[in-house]
Amino acid sequence: MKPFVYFMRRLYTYTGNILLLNFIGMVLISLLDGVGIFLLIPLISFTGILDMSTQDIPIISWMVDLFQRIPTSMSLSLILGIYVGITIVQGYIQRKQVILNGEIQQKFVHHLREETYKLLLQSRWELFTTMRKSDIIKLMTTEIGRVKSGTSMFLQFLTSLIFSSIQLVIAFLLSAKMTVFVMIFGIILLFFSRKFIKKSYHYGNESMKLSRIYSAGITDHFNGIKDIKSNTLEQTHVSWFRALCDRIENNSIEYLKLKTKSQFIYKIVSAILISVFIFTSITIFQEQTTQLMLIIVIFSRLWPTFSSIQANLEKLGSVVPAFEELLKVQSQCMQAKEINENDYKRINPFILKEGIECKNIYFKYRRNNKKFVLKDINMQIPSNQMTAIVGQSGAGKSTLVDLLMGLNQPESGSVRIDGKELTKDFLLSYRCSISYVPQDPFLFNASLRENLLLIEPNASEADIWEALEFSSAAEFVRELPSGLDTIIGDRGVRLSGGERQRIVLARAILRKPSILVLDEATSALDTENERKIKHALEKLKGTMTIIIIAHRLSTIRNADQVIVLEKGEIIQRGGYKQLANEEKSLFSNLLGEQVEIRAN
Ligand SMILES: Nc1ncnc2c1ncn2[C@@H]1O[C@H](COP(=O)(O)OP(=O)(O)OP(=O)(O)O)[C@@H](O)[C@H]1O
Repeated sequence: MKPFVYFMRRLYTYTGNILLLNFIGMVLISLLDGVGIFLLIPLISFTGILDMSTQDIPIISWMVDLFQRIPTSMSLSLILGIYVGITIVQGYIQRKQVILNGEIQQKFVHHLREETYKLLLQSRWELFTTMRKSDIIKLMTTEIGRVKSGTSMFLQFLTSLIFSSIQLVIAFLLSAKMTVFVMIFGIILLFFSRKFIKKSYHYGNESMKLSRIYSAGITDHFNGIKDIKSNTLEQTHVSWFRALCDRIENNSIEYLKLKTKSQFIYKIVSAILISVFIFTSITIFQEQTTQLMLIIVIFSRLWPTFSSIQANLEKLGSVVPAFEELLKVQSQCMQAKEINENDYKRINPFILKEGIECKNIYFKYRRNNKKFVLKDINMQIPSNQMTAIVGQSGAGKSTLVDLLMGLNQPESGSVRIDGKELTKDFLLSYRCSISYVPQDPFLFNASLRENLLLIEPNASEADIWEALEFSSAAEFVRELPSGLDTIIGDRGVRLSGGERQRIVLARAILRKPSILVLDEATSALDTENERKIKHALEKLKGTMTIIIIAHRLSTIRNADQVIVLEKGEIIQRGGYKQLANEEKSLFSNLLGEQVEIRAN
């Protein structure tokens, strides 16, 4: 129940008085319903079908007295008029309350979606290296959907609770003994339904886990569909999929069995209870006919509500895991928060003046890991110069660049920007001054123009073409059927690897950054295009700080400084030519290997 109470508190904080108004509406509807029942007695008296003595019934005796003072013809019309009036008012309030309920739910879910999305985006990069993307997608779609229906169920549950309480008070006024008797049965039944609620929670939890595996699997498989098809892995995947679908099917059927079992037991117990109730009313308590009839009317309306409370509790049990999951992710995001809402208002244009410095940096991905990925990193990246980072695969190049961009935080040591330690205070301003081109360039399924403007919405047509010329992409863009308005597919699938790299490079330049970071950004280019990019980078030198990771050492021939990493440590540094001349060093080895490969 804890997550529900938490969310209901949040619901109140967010909706405030609307929620109170909603509850008042619920109470009014239930009261009017009760008044309608009270009116039945004078009505039945008037029909003369039953000879009813109403002196002993509180409120009703007063009502009947009142009507008896008015001429019969008028009082009948008055009762019927009041009855119709009450029904109209009740119907009107009910409609308003249903709309209000819907608005509360929609607003709350909108708020939850936006809040979770923002929390995710404002979290440190580290969080995304531990969470699966498919889990995030699932949380933002299915689980939030379940939280929405859980909120609706909870509101329904409260409505039933208020309705039942008011009807119980009415029943209590009519016959205290009988009401206590029935309530004891009701409480016993709710006590036993605890077992069902617990089991529903278990099936809900299982269903969440299974559907998480399902979405993660589907995402992975269709991301890797080319591998699956080219390596004829279809059958293996179909078997995996079938086994998972079996588990999903079994879990759903078990849950259905549980639901129908509890409903079945509830029905039997209700039938026995009603029979015992009528029997005892007549033989033991000897209630009067009028009271007995009225109580039967009330309980015949009350039991379905009782039953819906019980069914709602079970359904709530099955959505609790979704609430828990949302809470868990939200609290993980809070812990990993690196940006606050107000930070966006304080972004000051930042131009790197002196340079970036790494001081005694140690870094590892998991706190409990013994092995450091980066060790004792001390280096200077002077502004407006080109610094290249090289080393074998897994040496820690990308990790170092992530630290330089403030995506990762060092375990000890510091990154200093123009002499000032990189802290949250100016992290956003600093990042706004960076353009980053990753190993695996990301493009949205939109037009080329939209992809380019994403980073610099105010760029003119001339700016766009200038950036495309720079990255040697202008020629192929001109030849596309719709030019800049060509839609490029999921992650830019309709472009070749080299074309994608050139577009992402153009996008990075469009922003006119103070710092340009290229992580293997030219790996998919042919020699001719690589030469053009090398030439363009040469022209950029002196206008911005360039940090470049390149396996292909020919790309960094013009670098002012080369940093060589091995197993997380800097083992060499200096100018390209200087390092190339250092015999038996890692750099000259790497260079030698590449020359050999080219010669072969
Ligand atoms: N998210 C992560 N979680 C745990 N370990 C990681 C993570 N990312 C990288 N590593 C590890 O850190 C080490 C350095 O990885 P990094 O990607 O920085 O190397 P790299 O030099 O850029 O390699 P490559 O040239 O192949 O891209 C590797 O041993 C890698 O397994």
